[in-house]
Amino acid sequence: MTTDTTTKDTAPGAPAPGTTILDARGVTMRFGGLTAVNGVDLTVNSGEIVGLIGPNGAGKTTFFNCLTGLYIPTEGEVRYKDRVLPAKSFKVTAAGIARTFQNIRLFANMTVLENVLVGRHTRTKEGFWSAVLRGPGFHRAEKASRERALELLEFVGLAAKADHLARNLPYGEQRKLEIARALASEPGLLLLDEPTAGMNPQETRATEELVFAIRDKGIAVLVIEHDMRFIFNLCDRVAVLVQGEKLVEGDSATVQGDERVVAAYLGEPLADDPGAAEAAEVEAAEAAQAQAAEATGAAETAEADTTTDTAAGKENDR
Ligand SMILES: Nc1ncnc2c1ncn2[C@@H]1O[C@H](COP(=O)(O)OP(=O)(O)OP(=O)(O)O)[C@@H](O)[C@H]1O
Repeated sequence: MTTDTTTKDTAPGAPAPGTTILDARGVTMRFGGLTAVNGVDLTVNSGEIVGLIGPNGAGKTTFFNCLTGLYIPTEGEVRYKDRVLPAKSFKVTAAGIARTFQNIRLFANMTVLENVLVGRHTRTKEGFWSAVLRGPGFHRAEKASRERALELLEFVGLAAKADHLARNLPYGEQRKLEIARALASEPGLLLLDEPTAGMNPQETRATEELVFAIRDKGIAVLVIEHDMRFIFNLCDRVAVLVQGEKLVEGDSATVQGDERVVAAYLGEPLADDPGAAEAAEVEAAEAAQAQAAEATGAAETAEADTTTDTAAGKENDR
């Protein structure tokens, strides 16, 4: 990973570290009667790695989809570098946000290099006629794209496999290729949806290093992951979603030490959970039932004991 991955953000005029680049406010996404994301605020600053964690179905991917133009939030607003994001995913990519997907979405029958070249199309200025006429401008642009794609493959450690078909790569390398393709659009913010899913510990460790290297190139990262060790090693800040709402946000130590987060992951009832009152009622009813059953059981046992004693007594009497 030695190749320079100069991006827009490393160029002069890039936001100073610590400047807010992503500002999501009150993002709500409803599907019919289901509120998958409810009034979530989240910022990502330049130079940061931010984690988004939460149990299955908490709304993490839906939130990502709201940030990348795949969904138009029912309520709320998302700004990137002070501009409201357009509601089309290719325009969001052009604005500077790139992403990978939980389920790898590569072009399986294209080569590794071709997959990265596809990711560069939002940065290629050559238009339709240039492509049809294949003039010198087109060839220059094509050469530059190819060089940049090879740089990115070098950066993620896949240069030697540039001519392999994507479908022939092992799983961990397919995930790296997805990252290279996302980087090809020269983003200022990279969203990673479960980048280590299905990886062994060694591959996970390598991915951690890769994400640090991406951040060091001036690209902010927002990452969803279920591997807590990965998240807490990596992130400057972590936000926890539970049932579509942001429960806690803070540095790794704060989040790890928060008993509501522990409870959310251990499946214990949450103190401020909207369903906690109902859960407490059910628990109380169950406890009362158990008490009643115990009392009945005790009475029956006592009766049985008396009967036995009596019988035994009778026996003794004999
Ligand atoms: N397109 C959709 N239509 C209807 N419901 C949806 C849609 N997408 C997501 N949901 C629902 O929204 C809720 C949140 O799902 P989401 O995939 O965002 O959760 P998640 O936190 O990413 O979960 P996981 O960790 O399992 O990937 C779930 O109840 C899910 O079934």
